[in-house]
Amino acid sequence: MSQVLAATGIGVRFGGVRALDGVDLAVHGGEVCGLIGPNGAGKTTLFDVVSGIRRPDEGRVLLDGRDISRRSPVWRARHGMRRTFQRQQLFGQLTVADNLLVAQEWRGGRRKLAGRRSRAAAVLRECGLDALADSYAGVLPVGQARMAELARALADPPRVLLLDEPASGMSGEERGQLAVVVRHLADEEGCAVLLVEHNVAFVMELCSRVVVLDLGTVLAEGDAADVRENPAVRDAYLGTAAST
Ligand SMILES: Nc1ncnc2c1ncn2[C@@H]1O[C@H](COP(=O)(O)OP(=O)(O)OP(=O)(O)O)[C@@H](O)[C@H]1O
Repeated sequence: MSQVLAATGIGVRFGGVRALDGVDLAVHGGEVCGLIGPNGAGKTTLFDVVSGIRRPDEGRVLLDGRDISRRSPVWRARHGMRRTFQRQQLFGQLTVADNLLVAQEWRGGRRKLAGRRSRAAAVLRECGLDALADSYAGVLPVGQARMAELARALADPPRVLLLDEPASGMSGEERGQLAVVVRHLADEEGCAVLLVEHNVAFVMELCSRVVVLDLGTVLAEGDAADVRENPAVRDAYLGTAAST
């Protein structure tokens, strides 16, 4: 597996708060990497840096070994980086299918519209949303809305996928489907997936590697079993979160 995404020496300050301090992170193609840690650990800030929404005070972001630190979020998206947000960001007044078409719109060309429609239909099927293609996204219950956001992120095939609490508000069945879609994306399409999630059991089940952030630094990193047994991780986080 080759390294697709890397962040090195990332530092972000908000006034006197050091939200991230010397954070290194790498995600390989075909890997689902979990990013966990207590509230305020810096997970969303790291997503903001990687996706280009926030310029770090220190450090670099690399895509396929190329420094993209000064590239815009749009440039990163057009080079295969996709992101979902903790707070849902669907276009509520569009149908679910149109949300997926919007994500492919930049490729342009009316003659290619049929191809974009059929890609959207295939992704909706894979995500179990085909029956909802013509529903307005704004009326979906939270679990289906989260799945629709994932579908939109996949509408134009990603090389790097950043998922911010994708399972939050999902039923057990929806979480199962989410896991199948994400695993398939990594295993079959070689996508590098980085996933922030407070549901630790879900992370441990799905992720081949887990990185633990605490107070803006990497506290631990390893496979699920190593991380679960790490005393520092248990003290800082798992003691309170393991049952969620
Ligand atoms: N825009 C901001 N202005 C000031 N401080 C901020 C800002 N965004 C984040 N912070 C601070 O930076 C630190 C990291 O926050 P961040 O949201 O990245 O953590 P998180 O791990 O994603 O937390 P959560 O699990 O609650 O989403 C926190 O101390 C937070 O209060």
